[in-house]
Amino acid sequence: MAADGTKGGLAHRKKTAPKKAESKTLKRKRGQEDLSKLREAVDQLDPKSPDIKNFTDLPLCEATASGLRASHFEVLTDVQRAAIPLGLKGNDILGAAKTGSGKTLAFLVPVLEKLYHARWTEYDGLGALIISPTRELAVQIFEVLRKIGRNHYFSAGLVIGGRSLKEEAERLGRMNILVCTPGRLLQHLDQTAGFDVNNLQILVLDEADRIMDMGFQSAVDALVDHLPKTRQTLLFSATQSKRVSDLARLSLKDPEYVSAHEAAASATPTNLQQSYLVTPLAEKLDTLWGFLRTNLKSKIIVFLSSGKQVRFIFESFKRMQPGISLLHLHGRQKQVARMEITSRFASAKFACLFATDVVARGVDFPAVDWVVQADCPEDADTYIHRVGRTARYESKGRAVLFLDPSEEEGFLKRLEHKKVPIQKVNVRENKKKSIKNELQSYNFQSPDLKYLAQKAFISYTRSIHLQKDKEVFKFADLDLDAFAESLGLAGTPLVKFRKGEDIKRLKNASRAAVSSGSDSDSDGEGGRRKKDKDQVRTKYEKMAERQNQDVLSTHYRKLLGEDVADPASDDEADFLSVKRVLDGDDQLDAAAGGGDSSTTEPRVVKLGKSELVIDSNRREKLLKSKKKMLKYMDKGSKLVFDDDGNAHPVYQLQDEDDFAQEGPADKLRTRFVDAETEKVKEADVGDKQLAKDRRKEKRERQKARERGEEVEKEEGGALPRLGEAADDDDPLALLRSLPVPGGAGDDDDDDEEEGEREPPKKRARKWFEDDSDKEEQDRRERKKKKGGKKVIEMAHEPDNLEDLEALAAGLLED
Ligand SMILES: Nc1ncnc2c1ncn2[C@@H]1O[C@H](COP(=O)(O)OP(=O)(O)OP(=O)(O)O)[C@@H](O)[C@H]1O
Repeated sequence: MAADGTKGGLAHRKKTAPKKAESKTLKRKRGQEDLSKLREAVDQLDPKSPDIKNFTDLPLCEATASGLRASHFEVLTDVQRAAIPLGLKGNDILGAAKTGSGKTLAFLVPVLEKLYHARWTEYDGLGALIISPTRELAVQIFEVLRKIGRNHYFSAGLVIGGRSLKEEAERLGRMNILVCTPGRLLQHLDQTAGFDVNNLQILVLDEADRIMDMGFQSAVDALVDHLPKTRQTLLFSATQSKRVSDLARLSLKDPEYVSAHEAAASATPTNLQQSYLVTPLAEKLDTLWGFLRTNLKSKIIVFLSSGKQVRFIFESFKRMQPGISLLHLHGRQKQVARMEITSRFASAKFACLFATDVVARGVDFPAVDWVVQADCPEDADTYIHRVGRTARYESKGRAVLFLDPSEEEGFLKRLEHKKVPIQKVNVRENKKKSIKNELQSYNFQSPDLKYLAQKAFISYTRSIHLQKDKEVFKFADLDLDAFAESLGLAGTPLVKFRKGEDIKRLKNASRAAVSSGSDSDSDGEGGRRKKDKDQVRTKYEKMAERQNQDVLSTHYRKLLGEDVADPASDDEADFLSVKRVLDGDDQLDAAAGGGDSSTTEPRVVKLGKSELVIDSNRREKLLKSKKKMLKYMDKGSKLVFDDDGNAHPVYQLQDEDDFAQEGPADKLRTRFVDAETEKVKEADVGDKQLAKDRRKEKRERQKARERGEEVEKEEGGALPRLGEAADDDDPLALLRSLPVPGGAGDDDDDDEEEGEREPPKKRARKWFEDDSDKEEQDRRERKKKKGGKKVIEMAHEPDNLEDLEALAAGLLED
């Protein structure tokens, strides 16, 4: 088979030498005879015959039969036994069978046979279309097709996005069989010239109920409009319904309902052991951590309700090093990363994969030991698909569901209704361990993680609030404060909800945004890719481009004011406005990228007792400036501490009863005034003595100085010259010794009281002029014009290095 148009039968055919033309004609003739016999055998086939047990019991062409043999498929599973004969006979099929029961072959064999019977060639264009709801599943179907179709000459392609639309478009025209996701296919049908589906022979919808639900409703309707009415249609799922409206939409003709396990006691595989435990929301992470620590030698898938939950739990558990390798998968990762993680988990012996429902359906990871549903699924069908990732085909597996006490009764009812056998288990007391403190400290150290924790909180609470099944999901019963604490958050983020939306629509909206986002990325036409290579980009722009590598990239882009296509948080933007209250450090985190500072949503930042509404870019910038923020912060109040270390305001009212016991207020006042008067008198005596001592000291200093000047004159001493140190020990000695014209003499006794101060010999002048001191400035200007020397004025002798240097500089200029 030519896979993806790159290799296969077509090339092989061209190699046929002309000299073998005769034998080729003979071969063709024989081929025609074989085909006629085969068609006859199919016509005569009784689809309900109990003799059909193996693939060899079916009228299949040699290419298909040998492909199946080479892939080691021999015995038919129940659904294959029921569906393949009907498919070979050209019936439309509505197929339902348990997870892991082999539905893929149940539709792929009829697809190959249909085209073989129609003698399909490359010139006939697209003959079969297989649609899957997720990329992972599409890749898997494509791989099985390649395996069993290896001896056919058909070309087959995979169209799932994540690759250039143009590149895909070039190959589409040559494809006979396409495996695709609905969104990408529709894009090609609308945009790719020459992509012709008029000849389509057979259409397959795997996980049909998912494709037909409202998420893909418009895509499927648009798709069906493009397809020819005369075609065979096969619908398969583990949770198939006979909804007439769906059948009408797909124009199924007298469909055969194949339900391999309708009479079975349970809707899930018999080799699957299912249990549930009740763990309050606030203890869920503790329980999950305990579970991982006790199952290190296992291959585990942990299902969570959103990509944000997945990212936070993966990142935080990774830091805590549980002793098992951790992986994570969600719809917002790039296609290459998704494929790599899928194949790493598939080949791992022991590993834990945290995932959203992107791998809940159809994905065939080998040898999974445990499926843990840490977040309750939205309905029983999703439960069935999730647990179906283990106990596939004939292998064994175990599944455990975590339920909040408020979810227990409601969800058990749903499972019972769907025939799901499940038993209650309890967590052993000695295995319980709280990880709250560790998470808190990791959040404290890493703004990235804290940001993820906040997002996880918001997305989880939002999803519960929006769930349709209110009998199961009781938002009001959840202890959100304790939940926030369990994520290591210091405060509970506020989440504002808008009415009238449901969770499915939200999820699908995000999915659509993701697929279109990645498409444009890979096309090289995405906004960021279009940027000129030579254009200089800022650090923030580069950070923003590191999407999926850095948990804050989307956030940085929001800071840059770009229109961020972040479907998950965009759900928030589209349907909810998130009103977060930050405290203290949080505002700085927000400024540094630790908070959610989307400018599209007004939010409130708490500053002590007051609040600041952030509703514009200008306000957003304000957050980044610590200085500007001071204006909005509380000024703080002065406290005094008593002997026991308790804080009290400086002015605090006395206890009223104690006050009354002390006597009448008038007497108390008189007593207080007398006591204070006494204190003032005592202080006055002390102050007077102190002033007297100072005056005495000053007089002595003055006398000593006068004696010194006389000695100097007598000795004919001069002031030291510039460059000569006046005193080696005093670095300021030179500057101190400089003559100060108009200097203010000895007036350094600041402590002296005004009344006792000797009158200055000259009016003290300012060292630095005030701008307003115009008069003074004018006077100096006039003096300068007259050729007078520059005057350095000072109020008192300079006493610090800066003053002295300035003074020296002024003198040297002259
Ligand atoms: N006839 C067969 N003999 C042996 N193995 C088989 C046969 N048919 C299918 N299998 C194996 O069973 C596993 C499950 O098959 P498949 O993925 O088709 O299940 P499914 O019914 O589509 O499951 P889901 O509902 O989860 O999509 C695969 O690993 C496949 O290789």
